[in-house]
Amino acid sequence: MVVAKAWILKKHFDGFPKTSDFDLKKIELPDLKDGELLLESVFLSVDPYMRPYSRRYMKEGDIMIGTQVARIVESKNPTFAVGAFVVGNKGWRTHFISDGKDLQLLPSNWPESLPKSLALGTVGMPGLTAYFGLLEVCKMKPGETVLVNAAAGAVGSVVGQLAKIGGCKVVGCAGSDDKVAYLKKIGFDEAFNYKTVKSLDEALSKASPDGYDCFFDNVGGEFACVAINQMKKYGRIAVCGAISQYNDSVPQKGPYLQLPMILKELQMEGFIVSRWNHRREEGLQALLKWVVEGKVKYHEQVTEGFENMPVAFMGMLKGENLGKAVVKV
Ligand SMILES: NC(=O)C1=CN([C@@H]2O[C@H](COP(=O)(O)OP(=O)(O)OC[C@H]3O[C@@H](n4cnc5c(N)ncnc54)[C@H](OP(=O)(O)O)[C@@H]3O)[C@@H](O)[C@H]2O)C=CC1
Ligand SMILES: CCCCCC(=O)/C=C/[C@H]1[C@H](O)CC(=O)[C@@H]1CCCCCCC(=O)O
Repeated sequence: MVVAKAWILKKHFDGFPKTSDFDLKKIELPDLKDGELLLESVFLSVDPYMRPYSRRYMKEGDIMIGTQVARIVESKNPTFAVGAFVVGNKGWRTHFISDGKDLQLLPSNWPESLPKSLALGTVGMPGLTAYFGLLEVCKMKPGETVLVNAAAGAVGSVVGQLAKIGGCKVVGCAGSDDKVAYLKKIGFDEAFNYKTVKSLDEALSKASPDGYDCFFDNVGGEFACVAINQMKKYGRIAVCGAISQYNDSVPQKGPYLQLPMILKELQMEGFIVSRWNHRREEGLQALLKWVVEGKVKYHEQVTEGFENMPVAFMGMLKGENLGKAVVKV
């Protein structure tokens, strides 16, 4: 019999998550029925959305939500071979049983040399978020200037590189000098540390004196308010995330943005990447091709050990990750 380990949300997060909010449990898995598969998680993703979504969609005692790259270890389903790798959405657990309907096989042309963990990052949901957010929400055009925050993270690092591929000038900001150096290395035209600049307003106008056509916002809050005042006329703002607000117990207040929105005739659109699930294959193939060609670089922050899932999650929320934060079981 297989005994799975799983991380439980013991107590709803109040402010920044704490170790005591999580509990590690063991679950005995039954024998497989016909049509079923047994899978073991190989890499698990820790993502910002887990913080706000836990409050909305989970109750205390539930297994933490999340995705994994998993290997099929036993199969009573002729469609799925033992040894194949899939992306699952089964939460923070080491093993699980599935009938295969909710699993996504890795693209069949995935090169052997490419880490399979990228299916949780650059060639997975965060990469698709960058791809569709830039193409469909920002509607970037060659020659435009694109601003992205949390730029050294899973989504932001792909946003900047796709915008360069699309012929744009790219400005990014991140929370450490090492991250800023990384942004320059992967081709950002301008990058700064938002934690150490004297004035965010001045740093943004120095990086692009003419303002910004597109703003891919991963952070929200005060940063977004300052940046929106530096948009060009008819600029587009893709509201992807608001990580500066996810741990707030008390909602932040204004400043309010109606005046720049009206006077500059801006478009601001929130989105969830699953809107383009019908184009998932197109997005994954484009990202995979750019990665294989070396046009999109990646970095992963790999935490070893399933027992360190909460540590990796809290570390990512604190900004300890460069690129995509994943846990290797
Ligand atoms: N709409 C959608 O469908 C999706 C939205 N998202 C959103 O995209 C954003 C980025 O996600 P992802 O790339 O996975 O995560 P990242 O890999 O970028 O990790 C999170 C990063 O956020 C930054 N951060 C944390 N707190 C703050 C803060 N108070 N102010 C500014 N930056 C902060 C940290 O970087 P630093 O050191 O620079 O501060 C940290 O490394 C999130 O807001 C997420 O919710 C992600 C996927 C899909
Ligand atoms: C207020 C929180 C904004 C979070 C933005 C974000 O990070 C979104 C991430 C999605 C990503 O595509 C993978 C997911 O599973 C996240 C969305 C979860 C969707 C639950 C939707 C439930 C519903 O439609 O009601």
